[in-house]
Amino acid sequence: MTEARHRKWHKFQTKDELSVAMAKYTAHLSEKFCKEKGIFTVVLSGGGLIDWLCKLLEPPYIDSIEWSKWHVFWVDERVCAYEDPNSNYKLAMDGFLSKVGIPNKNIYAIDKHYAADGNAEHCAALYEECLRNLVRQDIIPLCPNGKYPQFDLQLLGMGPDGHMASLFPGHPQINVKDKWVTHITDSPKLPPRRITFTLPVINSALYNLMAVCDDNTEQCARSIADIFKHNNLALPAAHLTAQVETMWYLDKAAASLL
Ligand SMILES: O=C(O)[C@H](O)[C@@H](O)[C@H](O)[C@H](O)COP(=O)(O)O
Repeated sequence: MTEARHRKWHKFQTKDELSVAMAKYTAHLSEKFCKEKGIFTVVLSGGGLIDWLCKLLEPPYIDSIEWSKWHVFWVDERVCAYEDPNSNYKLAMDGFLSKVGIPNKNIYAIDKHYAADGNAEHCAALYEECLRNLVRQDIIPLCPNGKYPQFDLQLLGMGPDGHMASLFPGHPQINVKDKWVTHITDSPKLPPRRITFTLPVINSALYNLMAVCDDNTEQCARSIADIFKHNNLALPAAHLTAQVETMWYLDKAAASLL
């Protein structure tokens, strides 16, 4: 195992270029892991990510990726009905997953009923149970310290306040180590009820790719500068690392203060 503590980053002139690079990165790792172990575990987040992933729906990727070997998870999820426009599952299904040949049984959404009831605590506990079952079935390995599941690739986004997944600045979830999945009921980004992987799980992934586009405000650019120049650990995204590679893809605006 290589421990890559360093952040690597690339700046892209346009969101389109960032999307193309993200598709290449994902397709390359898909090929590598499908060849090496016959499956590829991919963890998605919400936000702009699904849009940026859409290059994978175009040639050459759409036909060359071994979609049937993908297993898909969410690093965080809003606790609401599947049909709710806030649902990360719905966002990914509508925009991406329904258009590729990933078997339904390999798409691991939060529990439908507790989600519709808004029961974040139960959703988190059941999602952790789901991951533990997949570890028992050898679909997800444990990382070498034996404590946390190890995913192949996580695709993450950062909010303007420096949050990643549903780990928000000034909230206690960032410190949780005794769980794989935890919950929040007062998220500053709406909707308020969410589940999220804990930081040690996020950092146990082999590859973490964080994509940040600063559409409307300079706040993301300021957070990026705070993380890259000052390693301000008050911002959850400053804690991001991975077992092999931690890659940040930034658009021109997000990288403007570096
Ligand atoms: O469910 C969520 O809200 C997300 O998973 C969240 O962590 C997101 O990734 C960031 O807020 C970035 O979102 P944008 O890409 O929309 O800026």
